[in-house]
Amino acid sequence: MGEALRLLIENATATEMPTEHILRAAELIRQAAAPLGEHRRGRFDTASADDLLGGIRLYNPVTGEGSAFAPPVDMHREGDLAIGTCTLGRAFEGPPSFAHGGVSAMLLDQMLGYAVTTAGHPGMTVRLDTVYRSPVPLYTPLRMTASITEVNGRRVTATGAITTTTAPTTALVEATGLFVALRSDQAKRLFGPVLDRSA
Ligand SMILES: CCCCCCCCCCCC(=O)SCCNC(=O)CCNC(=O)[C@H](O)C(C)(C)COP(=O)(O)OP(=O)(O)OC[C@H]1O[C@@H](n2cnc3c(N)ncnc32)[C@H](O)[C@@H]1OP(=O)(O)O
Repeated sequence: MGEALRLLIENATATEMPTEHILRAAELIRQAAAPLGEHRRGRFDTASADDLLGGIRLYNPVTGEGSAFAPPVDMHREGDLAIGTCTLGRAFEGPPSFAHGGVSAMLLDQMLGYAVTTAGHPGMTVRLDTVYRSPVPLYTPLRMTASITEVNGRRVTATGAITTTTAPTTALVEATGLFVALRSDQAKRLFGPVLDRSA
């Protein structure tokens, strides 16, 4: 379903069809959406397809295969380096034919988060500094990298970059992120209801 939804968003964003076709499509989309909404999970319920502790989040807005608007980014580790790949479609456009800057920050937040989490230092982003060196092109295979640069108690710093796959040494956007490991009282305060319900 995620793939179908992403095709829908891409075509709906890029379409130049006449108004009557768009109105007809809107009606069909409403008809398709209605039965899905008959049984929904609440705010604190994790998706039945998810495995929180195993890191599986089907609807994550960056990596989720089931997400309507995740590119989705495919992530893996090679030694100390986290690597991600994706191609951004029309829905991610900011400046004409290039990605929105907030999208680049979102991709890098997730990349850095993946790098620290898979290195055994899970935490939440408390700071993300982005440097935009060149616009990120749409419809172009992208490569992202991230790695930890410092572990200081509960604070972990990571850096990363977005490049194209054809020019992997030319950073288009760079980011440095600070992640903080939650104390148990913080984890309970923020995620208690979710953990209780998924236990
Ligand atoms: C396979 C699966 C992959 C899975 C991959 C998953 C990737 C997920 C990536 C997405 C990540 C996100 O987007 S997370 C969502 C965005 N982030 C958030 O919503 C976080 C919002 N912030 C907070 O809720 C809070 O800041 C907390 C709970 C995180 C921390 O509480 P706090 O009161 O601020 O900090 P506290 O625990 O006292 O402090 C811890 C230490 O960090 C320092 N510190 C805290 N904030 C900052 C800051 N902005 N800049 C500098 N330093 C800071 C403190 O000074 C302290 O230093 P010292 O005294 O120890 O020296």
